[in-house]
Amino acid sequence: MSAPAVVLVGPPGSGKTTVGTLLAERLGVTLRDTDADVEAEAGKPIPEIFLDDGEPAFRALEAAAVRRAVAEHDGVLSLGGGAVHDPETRALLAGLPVVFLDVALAEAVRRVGLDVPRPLLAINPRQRWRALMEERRPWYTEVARAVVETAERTPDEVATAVIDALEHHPA
Ligand SMILES: Nc1ncnc2c1ncn2[C@@H]1O[C@H](COP(=O)(O)OP(=O)(O)OP(=O)(O)O)[C@@H](O)[C@H]1O
Ligand SMILES: O=C(O)C1=C[C@@H](O)[C@@H](O)[C@H](O)C1
Ligand SMILES: [Mg+2]
Repeated sequence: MSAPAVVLVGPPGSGKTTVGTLLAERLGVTLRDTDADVEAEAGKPIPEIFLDDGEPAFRALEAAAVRRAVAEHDGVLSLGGGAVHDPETRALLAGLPVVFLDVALAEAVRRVGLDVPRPLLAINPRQRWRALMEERRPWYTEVARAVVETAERTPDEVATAVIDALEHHPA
């Protein structure tokens, strides 16, 4: 059975997709992003899934996408920011090379303000992001083998730090 080489978790704006792309290039593997899998499965972008079907429907698609990706993918796997809400997903991640990309509030809000629409941050992004992080930090920490701080690093430097962190925290 295959298993992902690296699994990236962290809040919106922590750089999972950006760093995942760089890591996959460096390791000579492919990147799989569960957000993209969910969009492919639903046949529409994430903001439309939230709008048409609601967050619980999105979370159910996401949990199924994570299960499939963990079973099938042996490259870099980037999870949607809220995937750790699901207890079964957290249990599934135990023992995998999971890295939590951490980022401070001000930097995350600066980054996501420049980027694709994120339905959970559409209104009052600072307050929403802070509340998300308060709830999720224990889950990100619980599932992670290593934590990498990203606020003061370029995406390339984060990719190097992820590889170093996993070398220092082998299974
Ligand atoms: N280390 C970094 N330094 C500066 N900008 C960064 C860094 N990492 C990512 N970014 C920028 O921040 C934005 C968000 O990054 P990205 O989409 O990779 O985050 P994400 O964790 O995948 O978010 P989401 O959970 O919403 O999918 C992008 O514009 C990206 O270029
Ligand atoms: O933090 C979250 O809950 C989300 C993050 C994104 O990756 C997407 O999965 C979606 O926008 C929800
Ligand atoms: Mg992403």
